[in-house]
Amino acid sequence: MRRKLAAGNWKMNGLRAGLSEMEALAQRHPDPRVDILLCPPATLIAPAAQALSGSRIALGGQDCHAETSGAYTGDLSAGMLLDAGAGAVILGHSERRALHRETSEEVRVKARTAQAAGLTTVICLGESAFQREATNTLDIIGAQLSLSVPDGSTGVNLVVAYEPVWAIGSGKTPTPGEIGEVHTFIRARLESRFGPGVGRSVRLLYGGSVKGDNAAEIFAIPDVDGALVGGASLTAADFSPIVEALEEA
Ligand SMILES: O=C(CO)COP(=O)(O)O
Repeated sequence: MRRKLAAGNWKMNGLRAGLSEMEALAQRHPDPRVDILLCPPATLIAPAAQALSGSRIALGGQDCHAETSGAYTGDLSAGMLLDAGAGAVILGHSERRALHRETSEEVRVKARTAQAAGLTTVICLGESAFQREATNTLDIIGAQLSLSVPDGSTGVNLVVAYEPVWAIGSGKTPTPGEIGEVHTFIRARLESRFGPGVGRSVRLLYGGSVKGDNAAEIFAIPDVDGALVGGASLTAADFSPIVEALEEA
């Protein structure tokens, strides 16, 4: 059985004052029936690890470098994230693919390094609005998946997040049928590449405008094991109902 996962991506939001939202979330969910992962800006990982010690909330980064150390001004290594208290890292988010021109090949090299360091990699895939209209979405997702996910991935070190670019921060979501089609496709591809055991153990998250009021419908879709949530993960009041919907799914 895959353990469900509610993950929050704070993106470039959050100062130390935001730690109180994390603490409030931990108080609301002292013994959650699902995994909870918060990925704040890197500056907050170490203080969050301290603030959340003893809680069941795990922490993650939002990116890391493909190399383990060296002359890469401004970058962070997987080992640094781990050292600060992270157990996971988001890689290949569409904002990094678009704004930092990250390719799937680069994502795969980063993921290999992060997995070797002991981090769980949350690898993001998703088609743009243009791609959905102009081409076959499954071809786009299939190519991103095979190029971004490294060999040696397992249900422990890999989580895949399907985030249609046009659904991020837009208030628009695909239909349950559209989400289900992509998740079922990703599951089948993982099973054929890694074998049914590993393929069935990897958790698949949906991301893009997940809120408290649409979470239950999304979590009822087969092969949706949780969500990667942006805006609605920033406060305990918004994120907690999503965690509860997942616990009840
Ligand atoms: O990009 C996302 C999570 O990584 C989704 O963001 P929103 O939930 O704000 O649409």
